[in-house]
Amino acid sequence: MNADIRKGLAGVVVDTTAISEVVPETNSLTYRGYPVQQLAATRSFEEVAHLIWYGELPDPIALRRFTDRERAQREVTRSTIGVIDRVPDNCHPMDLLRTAVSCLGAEDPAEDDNSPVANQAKAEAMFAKLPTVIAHDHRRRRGLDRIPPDAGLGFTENFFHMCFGEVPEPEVLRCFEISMILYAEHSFNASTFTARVVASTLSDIYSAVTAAIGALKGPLHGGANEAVMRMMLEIGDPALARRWLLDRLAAKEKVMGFGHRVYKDADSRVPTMKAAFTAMAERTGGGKWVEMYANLEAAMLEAKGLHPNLDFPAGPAYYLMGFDIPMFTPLFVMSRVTGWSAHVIEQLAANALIRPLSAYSGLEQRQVPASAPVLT
Ligand SMILES: CC(=O)SCCNC(=O)CCNC(=O)[C@H](O)C(C)(C)COP(=O)(O)OP(=O)(O)OC[C@H]1O[C@@H](n2cnc3c(N)ncnc32)[C@H](O)[C@@H]1OP(=O)(O)O
Ligand SMILES: O=C([O-])CC(=O)C(=O)O
Repeated sequence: MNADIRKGLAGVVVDTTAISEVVPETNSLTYRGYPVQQLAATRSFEEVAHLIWYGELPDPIALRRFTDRERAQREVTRSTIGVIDRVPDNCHPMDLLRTAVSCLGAEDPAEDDNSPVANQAKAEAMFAKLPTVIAHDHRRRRGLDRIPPDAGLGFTENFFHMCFGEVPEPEVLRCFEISMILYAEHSFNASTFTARVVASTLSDIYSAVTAAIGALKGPLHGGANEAVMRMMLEIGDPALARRWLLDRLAAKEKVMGFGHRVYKDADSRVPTMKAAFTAMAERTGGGKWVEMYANLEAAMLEAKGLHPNLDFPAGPAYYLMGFDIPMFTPLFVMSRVTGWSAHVIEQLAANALIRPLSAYSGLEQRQVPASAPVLT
């Protein structure tokens, strides 16, 4: 093996980005220069999406235009609904979402137009339509009729309306909105890098997002928010959390929702998400999950010095909001599609085909035998 190899590209800087900065030494994350905690405390998800794509927070006129465009594009075609309805409802919702984004691409006559303006329009369209797809899938799996989007409601309110037929209380809405803001962008994480690799071949933005969805599905990345809630339900009683965790560590198993490739002290987003989850849990009778969270967090810190990542508070928060566990990673997609598409546009603005080298570790070169076996 070549000594220069960095497995998993750990610690390797592969390009520049002006979209976000993760600084583990100061435990900070900024989008276009703004600390994410300040954005989560004061801004809507639509404003943050505008910031990620266009580099600035919108003024009131720009925001109105942006939200008008979002509201006008929420509906998906009958053909996409038809495809969704034909996908088996026992598959993972991320499989369906991947398929739905492929459909959006196949239906777009400008699919192969990679100009920044065209890709920006496609990014806005995906941002508007993915909640409609996810809500439809959520309801069909429960055997319920589809609720079409309501252009009179904001992004978050409309999503709850399409899923549950009602808009929840403000703490719940705010907690959801904070999760969307915190999940939106995180530099060269695995799914974003995947999107950039696809974009670097000059393929289309829908292909890049489809591939990114595949990368996010895995439990070492976005799929961890589902695994966290399954773990908490399996433990059941907060008093058993410490023993359960120590047993898993003794068995050399990974405990989902802990650790991070870049942050080694703590994930900069967790305190904000934990506070929103705790506030919502107090209002919705979810105190048991707050206690479970605290016991697991303390046990992991003591045993391995590992901190929770964003998926740890997001999992139980989505559970308390009433979403089924397999829908948690699609909720992450609803947010991260902003970051992915911004990175596709950035990659294309100064493109270089992403094609690293490998060190060969197979058999020495040899000769093909002179005579092939005769098939009988
Ligand atoms: C939004 C997001 O995508 S955040 C990430 C979500 N993913 C998860 O929560 C999955 C669980 N966590 C993990 O698997 C890891 O922490 C990762 C993959 C996120 C990052 O890890 P890496 O930087 O690749 O480190 P790696 O997996 O090599 O772990 C380093 C050491 O910490 C241990 N470790 C890291 N995370 C965990 C964990 N969650 N549980 C138990 N041990 C862990 C490893 O076993 C390893 O220990 P060792 O040196 O004794 O063998
Ligand atoms: O940055 C990473 O490796 C994973 C992560 O936290 C994210 O994508 O939000």
